[in-house]
Amino acid sequence: MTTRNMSRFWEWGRKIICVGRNYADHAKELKNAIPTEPILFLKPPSAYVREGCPIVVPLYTSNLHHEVELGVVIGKGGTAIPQSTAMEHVAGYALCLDMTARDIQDECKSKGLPWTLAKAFNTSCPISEFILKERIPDPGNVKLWLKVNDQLRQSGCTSQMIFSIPFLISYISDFITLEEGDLILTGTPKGVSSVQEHDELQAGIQDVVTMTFKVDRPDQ
Ligand SMILES: O=C([O-])CC(=O)C(=O)O
Ligand SMILES: [Mg+2]
Repeated sequence: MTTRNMSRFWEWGRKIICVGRNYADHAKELKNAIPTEPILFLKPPSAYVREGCPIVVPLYTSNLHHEVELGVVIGKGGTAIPQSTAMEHVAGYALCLDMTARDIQDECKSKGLPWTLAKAFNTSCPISEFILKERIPDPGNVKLWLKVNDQLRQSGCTSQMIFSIPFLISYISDFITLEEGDLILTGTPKGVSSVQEHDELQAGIQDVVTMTFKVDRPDQ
């Protein structure tokens, strides 16, 4: 039983757990190997940004990328959750962007350093409204898309995920206890590209939700 109102889960201060390289076509476009186990990293709740507020480009990057992803909102926590009951822990979904400072990530990768400043900065996690679980009956088969200034850049289907949602919930919860209000970003399909100040990003999950964000740059 969910005891809190999930519709503003981003205000609870819970974890954002991100899965990397969960689509083979995206792993290939960045010349990365296809993973045999999920690759995980975290964003803090301060990364959340909602429609109406801009995505702010960090001053230290000159190559900010968009990554459109299906977010899974946890409604019931747990540790070592079996795959067979994993979906009982899902309250719903959110459309998410995993904004990435690609130049910083490349530098961290080459030096063997963590991706924190490439992935976890303020406004690195734009999200849609909360989507009730019943509105996406088959989360393993929904289409995601993203346009920059009206030009289609990403178009993929969650059926292309290497690791399924039940597998990810089970895998993550073996190492990191899942709590009500946590969000799992399930990885991005191919088509990631650079965005600039004043760009408009529009993204959607087939007929379920759309969202729009502006890109801004702080004064230097
Ligand atoms: O930065 C990356 O390429 C890894 C990642 O987040 C994704 O695949 O969604
Ligand atoms: Mg990502």
